Amino acid sequence: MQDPYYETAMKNLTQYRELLKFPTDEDLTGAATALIRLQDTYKLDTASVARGELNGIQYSTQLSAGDCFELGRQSYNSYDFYHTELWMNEALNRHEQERSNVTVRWEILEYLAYSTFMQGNLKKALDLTIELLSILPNHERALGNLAYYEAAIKNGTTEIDKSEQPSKAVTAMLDPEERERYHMLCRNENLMSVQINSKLRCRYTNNNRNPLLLIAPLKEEEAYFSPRIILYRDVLYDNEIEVIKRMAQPRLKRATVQNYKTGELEFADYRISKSAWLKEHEDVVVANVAKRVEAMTGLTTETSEELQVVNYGVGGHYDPHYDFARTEEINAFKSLGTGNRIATVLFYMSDVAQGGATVFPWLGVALQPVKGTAAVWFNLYPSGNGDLRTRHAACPVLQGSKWVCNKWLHEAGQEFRRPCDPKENIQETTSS
Ligand SMILES: O=C(O)CCC(=O)C(=O)O
Ligand SMILES: [Fe+2]
Repeated sequence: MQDPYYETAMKNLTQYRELLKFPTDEDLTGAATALIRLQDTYKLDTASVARGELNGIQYSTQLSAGDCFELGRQSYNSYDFYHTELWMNEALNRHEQERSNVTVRWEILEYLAYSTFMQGNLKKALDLTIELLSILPNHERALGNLAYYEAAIKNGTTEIDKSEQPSKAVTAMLDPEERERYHMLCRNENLMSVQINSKLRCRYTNNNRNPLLLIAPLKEEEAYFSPRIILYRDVLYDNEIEVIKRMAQPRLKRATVQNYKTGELEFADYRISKSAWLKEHEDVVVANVAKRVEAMTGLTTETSEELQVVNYGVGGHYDPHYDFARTEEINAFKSLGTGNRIATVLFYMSDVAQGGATVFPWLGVALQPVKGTAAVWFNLYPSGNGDLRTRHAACPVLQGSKWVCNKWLHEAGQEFRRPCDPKENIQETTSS
């Protein structure tokens, strides 16, 4: 902390004590969870991450044996024995190479033996325990475990009773197929059929001679047909982005989600970002964004929500979700009195060095953030029912920072702009 390199950080801590606090336990747990999320999503190999290498790109920071141990310990505390084993193994490797150590070998061995056992590898758990006892011959728990493992091997019990394990972390609760598709798309692995992909087109359009677009037509690019997902290129200027970010920055707060059973707003592991809301009357830029949204969609923004600005740091993400409220949701958008979220307009306000795509797991669509581009789609069928195909997610940011802003348009006021059609009535069926 005395090093001149940390001068600014130290000033922040001492001058803004009310605003900035020292990291808490929750920050540590959150950082560990984020790293493991990145490791899983992008299939990062443990040794490479520890070396500071992300998907082939070498960064300047490395993890110490102590860091790896901490990641293992955090995984252990959330009953995630798979990652405990990976990180304790790495801690052990690094421990051997480091000259000074804050962790002790026997402690790593203890976690490693137990997590190996919990995953059903009794023989390896036994070997590790024997090694632990060669360092600390009187370690009571290890002695007990040794006897237990030996007996289990003798009886031929190789499978441990997994029913005793408490339920896994939140991400593991996602539907496994959806999770797999989501992660594949984040890794840029192609899931779209050639038949669809080869038919996607781009064009200039002035959306039926909209006066705003006569001189400067939109650059429209199809990303999917059914449901229709459109990208509009270069629809936010760099100077507008600067204004929006500058206005939002001091108001950014940790994003919340609405609990669909209670209707309460709360923090959730499945959405990690910071967000702020901007009103149109606050700045002409915000008002112009709304006008441009009207030009792009042909809908009114009279009934829309304010402009939401969102920033994702490294590891920030949003698991698969719908933007519309499902029929069983309590209180959803009730106070607004403008009906459900008929359409989403999502503006990218930054490129992202690695990660951070917006993906539609069931469509096989991945949208890479490009500064100045907007993505547009309808969340509801003309019948007013939610279109389940629009389920989408924001992939974790692997490197850099991601900025987006979005406008959520509501049903009220669109009656003549997008007339209802009760015949196009596809029922919602999910309850998750
Ligand atoms: O940030 C993204 O790419 C998507 C964000 C999103 O889906 C949302 O905020 O509802
Ligand atoms: Fe969304």
